[in-house]
Amino acid sequence: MSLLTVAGLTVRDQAGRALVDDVSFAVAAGDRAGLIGESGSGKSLTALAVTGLLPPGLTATGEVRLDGVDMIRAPEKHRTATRGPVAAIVFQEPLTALDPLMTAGRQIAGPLRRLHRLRGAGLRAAVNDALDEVRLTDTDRIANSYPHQLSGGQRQRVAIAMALACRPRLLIADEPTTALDVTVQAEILDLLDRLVETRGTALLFITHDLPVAARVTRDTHVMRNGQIVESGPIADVIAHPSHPYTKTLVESARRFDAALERTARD
Ligand SMILES: Nc1ncnc2c1ncn2[C@@H]1O[C@H](COP(=O)(O)OP(=O)(O)OP(=O)(O)O)[C@@H](O)[C@H]1O
Repeated sequence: MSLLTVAGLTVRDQAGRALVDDVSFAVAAGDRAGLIGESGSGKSLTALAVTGLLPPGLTATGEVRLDGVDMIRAPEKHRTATRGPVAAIVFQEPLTALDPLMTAGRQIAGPLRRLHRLRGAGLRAAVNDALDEVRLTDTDRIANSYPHQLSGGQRQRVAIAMALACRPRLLIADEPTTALDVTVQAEILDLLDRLVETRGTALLFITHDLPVAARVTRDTHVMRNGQIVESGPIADVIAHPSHPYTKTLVESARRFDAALERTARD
């Protein structure tokens, strides 16, 4: 059984409009899958439905099984008990996940206290380890800083440290580098890549950017207007895109590459 199975997932708004429409995919333990699509294609709502965190007013039907638990129909208590230890989310804007009134150290300590029941010196050591792992070396200063005192890249590293501190089996990364400048983007992608690889954490990576998906995922699902229009190993999808939308994604990535090469030659 896969760690995550999504079958016929449909998310509707109050008017009954399908925002996510009959979506099916699976992520096995240690696997890396991507959801690629333009803005508004339903990627984020799919991620929220997977973790049972849809905003009020939206309803999900179909099947979402996370570590065997029915994330649509199980009581909230069961869904919460599954979400914490099994799946964690990193969002595009780290400030979404971080509390502006709490230091970075206290925020990372939160899930470690709740889920691993750590206290005192053990908790402090675990927070330092978590910061070290995301390559935030000035750990004391960072731990005592409020989110607004950190750079965008540092904030995203803190959000990743918080998400990974309790060793979830699945990390959902929703456009985790889109809000960062290009050099920081590359560092954060490398960091995510290394962390999920060394720990065997499964990854569901959400992006509108095909080259970024190619860098960190193995299987990909292309979304358009709430539906998955094409799925397969990312290398195959890039080499032989079958849906017209995927073809435009691949062509625009190639045009961008060619333009870069021309500029480098000139
Ligand atoms: N709370 C909500 N209530 C009603 N409609 C919503 C809500 N959240 C999202 N939508 C709509 O659902 C559709 C899918 O949104 P979603 O956020 O999943 O897209 P996305 O692919 O993640 O795009 P982006 O990359 O811009 O976040 C969009 O048309 C959006 O306007």
